[in-house]
Amino acid sequence: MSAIDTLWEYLAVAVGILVILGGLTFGLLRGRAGRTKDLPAPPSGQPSTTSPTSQEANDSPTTAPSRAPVDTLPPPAESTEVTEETLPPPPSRPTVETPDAPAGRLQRLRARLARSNSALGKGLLALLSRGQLDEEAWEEVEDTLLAADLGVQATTELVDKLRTRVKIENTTDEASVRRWLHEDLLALVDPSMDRSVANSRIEGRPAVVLVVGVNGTGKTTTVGKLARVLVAEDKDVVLGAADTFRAAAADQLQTWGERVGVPTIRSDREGADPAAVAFDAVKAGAELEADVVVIDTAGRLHNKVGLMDELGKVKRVIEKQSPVDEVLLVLDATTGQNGLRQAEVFGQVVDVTGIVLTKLDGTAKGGIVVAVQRQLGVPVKLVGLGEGPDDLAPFDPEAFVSAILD
Ligand SMILES: Nc1nc2c(ncn2[C@@H]2O[C@H](COP(=O)(O)OP(=O)(O)OP(=O)(O)O)[C@@H](O)[C@H]2O)c(=O)[nH]1
Repeated sequence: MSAIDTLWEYLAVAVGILVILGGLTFGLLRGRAGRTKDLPAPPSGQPSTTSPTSQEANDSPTTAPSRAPVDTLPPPAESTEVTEETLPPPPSRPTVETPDAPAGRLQRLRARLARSNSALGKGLLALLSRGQLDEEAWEEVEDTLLAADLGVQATTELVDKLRTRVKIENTTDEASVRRWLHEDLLALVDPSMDRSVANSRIEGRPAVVLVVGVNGTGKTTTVGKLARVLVAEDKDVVLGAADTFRAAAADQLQTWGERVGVPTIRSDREGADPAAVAFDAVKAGAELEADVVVIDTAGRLHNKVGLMDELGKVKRVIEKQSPVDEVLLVLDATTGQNGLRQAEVFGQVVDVTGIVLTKLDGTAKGGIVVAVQRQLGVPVKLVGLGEGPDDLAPFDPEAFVSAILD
């Protein structure tokens, strides 16, 4: 064999070896690429706790994967650079509510009044317009009025008037009876009484309103709702939480105030001197140049001498720096005659100037309006007709009588 033949033989062997090596390398690379698809890399920033072994590749259910499946993996973390878009939204400021306008509220809420009192109006109309009115029929009319808490005196007056009219006019026609009843009830409710609530500065100082009553009548709720009425009238209001007896009362009042952007002066100490809190509230009202300071007091039984003395003291302490312009007595309309006794005693201690009748939505005893005004000689100024924030209405005699009868 020549030297050239030997060279060719070497060359052929070398080419063969190269072809085999190339094939092996290609196969290895393919295998690696396939596995990479099956087992994704961990998301950036998350350290891998296990290496990608054949066990992971098997995806065996007995060996729970330490990484999430591909579909649920979070997208890779993006740039941490802070831009305006990535900034969290600013903390939301508490929104201040806009209460309903107080004018005409009773008209709007008349359905609530009518629902519970229409038995009175409809019952009376049915009785009076049924034709011949004998003694028995008049007695029924009387019973209906007494059941509505109108009181004996007002009932007798009303029945006497109606009997005279029926006799003179010689008719029981429904439209006429309705008209007479409307006129006579309205006269009893007395539209001539001043029902305005002190709500404006007087001689360069805020008006001061003190709210009193027995437990659970709705004082704190009324103060909160009254704040809304005043805010709707564009008044600057300061609330005083002088109910230091019931732990939650100050919180409750503060929440009412915050909803309409009104500050509440309170003590964080349970059982603090209510007179001191009331004094501080009036002082703050003067400093803030508020239009009106409304002070909530603790519920107290009218027959507990010590508690009534305390109320007298609250008023006297306030009066060391400002007159009290309005004392509102809150009465629960559902308590009937007992409410009248309360009114009498409170009137003796703190000179009540106005009545707030709450829970009139839940009773057919609307006659209490007349009875309490007569007993105390002070007007019903506000009525509560529900638990909603704007369910406190300035009392309007005409709307009240219409709601009962129409
Ligand atoms: N249906 C109805 N519920 C009312 C009305 N006014 C107040 N309430 C409810 O009466 C309950 C007592 O109200 P509060 O304001 O806590 O009574 P309070 O007189 O301050 O209570 P004390 O501080 O314990 O004397 C609450 O559940 C009120 O929502 C109203 O006009 N109608």
